[in-house]
Amino acid sequence: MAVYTEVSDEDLRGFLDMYDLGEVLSFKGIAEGVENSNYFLQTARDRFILTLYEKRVREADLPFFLGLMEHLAERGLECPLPVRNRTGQALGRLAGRPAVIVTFLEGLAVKRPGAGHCRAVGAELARLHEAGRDFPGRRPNALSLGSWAGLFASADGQADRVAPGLAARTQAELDELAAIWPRGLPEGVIHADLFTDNVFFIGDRLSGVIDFYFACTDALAYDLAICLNAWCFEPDGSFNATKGRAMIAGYQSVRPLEPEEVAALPTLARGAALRFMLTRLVDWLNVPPGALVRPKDPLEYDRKLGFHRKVAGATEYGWEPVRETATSTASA
Ligand SMILES: Nc1ncnc2c1ncn2[C@@H]1O[C@H](COP(=O)(O)OP(=O)(O)OP(=O)(O)O)[C@@H](O)[C@H]1O
Ligand SMILES: N[C@@H](CCO)C(=O)O
Repeated sequence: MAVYTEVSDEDLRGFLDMYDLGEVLSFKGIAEGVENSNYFLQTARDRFILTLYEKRVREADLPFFLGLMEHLAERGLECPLPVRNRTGQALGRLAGRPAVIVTFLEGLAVKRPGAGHCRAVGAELARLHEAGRDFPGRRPNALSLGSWAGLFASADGQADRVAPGLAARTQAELDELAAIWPRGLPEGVIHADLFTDNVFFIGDRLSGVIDFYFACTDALAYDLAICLNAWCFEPDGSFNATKGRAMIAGYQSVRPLEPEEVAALPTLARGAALRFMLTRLVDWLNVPPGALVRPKDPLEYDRKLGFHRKVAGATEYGWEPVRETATSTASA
C-alpha cells in the first residue's frame, strides 16, 4: 500500500475547506502504487482521488502534469481532471506535501492482459501521442539515459546483494546503451509509465488512463518500448509476440512508426527495461521505515533485459509493416 504520508482528520478538513466538494463520506488510503500517497475520497458531491506527491515528483513539474491532464481530457482522452479549489488553484499543500484532488475514473486494471487489451493500449498510446502534439509544455525526461548511471550509483554498490552478478551486468548495459542510444527520433509528450495498473478497462473497453507523473518530452517510440515491456511478457518471463504484434498494430492503426523508430525499437526496449530495473533496485534497497508500500521486483526487469539483448530486430516484438488499405492502393 503506498501511503507514505498520513493525513490527519484535522488537516483534511482544513484542506477541503478550500473546495466546494460537499461533506466527506469516506476517506481511505489506497492499497496500490509505489510512488505517491493516494487516498480515495468520497464526498456528498462525487468520488475523487487525493494525491500527495512524494520523493520522485518535483513540485516545479506539477503544473506540467496537471496542464497535460487538462489538455488531453479536452482532446477526448479519458484521464483524471485536476479539481480546482475556490480560488481556482488545483495545486495545494497538505501534511507538508504538495497535494492535488483529481476526478475518479471508473474501470479496473487488468492483472493478466490478453492480446485485445494490448491492442487497445497500443492504440490509446498513439492517441495520447497525437493529442499531445500541440501541448505547449516541455519537460525533459528526468529518468532517461543521462540519469541511469547516477541511479545505479545511488544503489551504492549493493546490487550484488539482490542478485550475484547484477552489478557487472548492469554496468556493461549502461556502457553499451550510452554508446548506441538512438538520437533524433520523433519526439513529443510521452506517458512514460503506462503499466497495467495505470490503464482501466470496463469489460473489454479501455475506459481510462491515470498516473501522468512521469510524463515528459521524449522519443515517442520509447513509450511504446515501455509498454511492450510492461504488457507483453508472460509470468514465466517469456515474451509473447502475439501480444507484441497486437500492441504495435494497435499503435500503428493510429500513428504508423517511422523506419528509424522501427530500427531503434530493440535498443529502446533495452533502455526501458534498464530504467525500471534501476528505479526498482533503488526502491528495493531503500524502503522508508514505516511506509505502507510493497517494493517491486528489480530482477523481473533484469530478466527482460536479458531477452532484449538477444533481439535482432523489431519483427521479434511482432512489428509488421502497415498494410496498404484498398483505398490508398487504388489512389496510389
Ligand atoms: N483518477 C483515478 N481514478 C480511480 N482510481 C485511481 C485514480 N488515480 C489513482 N487511482 C487508484 O490509485 C492507485 C494508485 O495510483 P497511481 O498509480 O497514480 O499511484 P502511484 O503511486 O503513482 O503508482 P505507480 O506505482 O503506478 O507509479 C491506482 O492503481 C488506482 O487504483
Ligand atoms: N511502473 C513502475 C512503478 C512506478 O514508477 C514499475 O513497475 O516499476
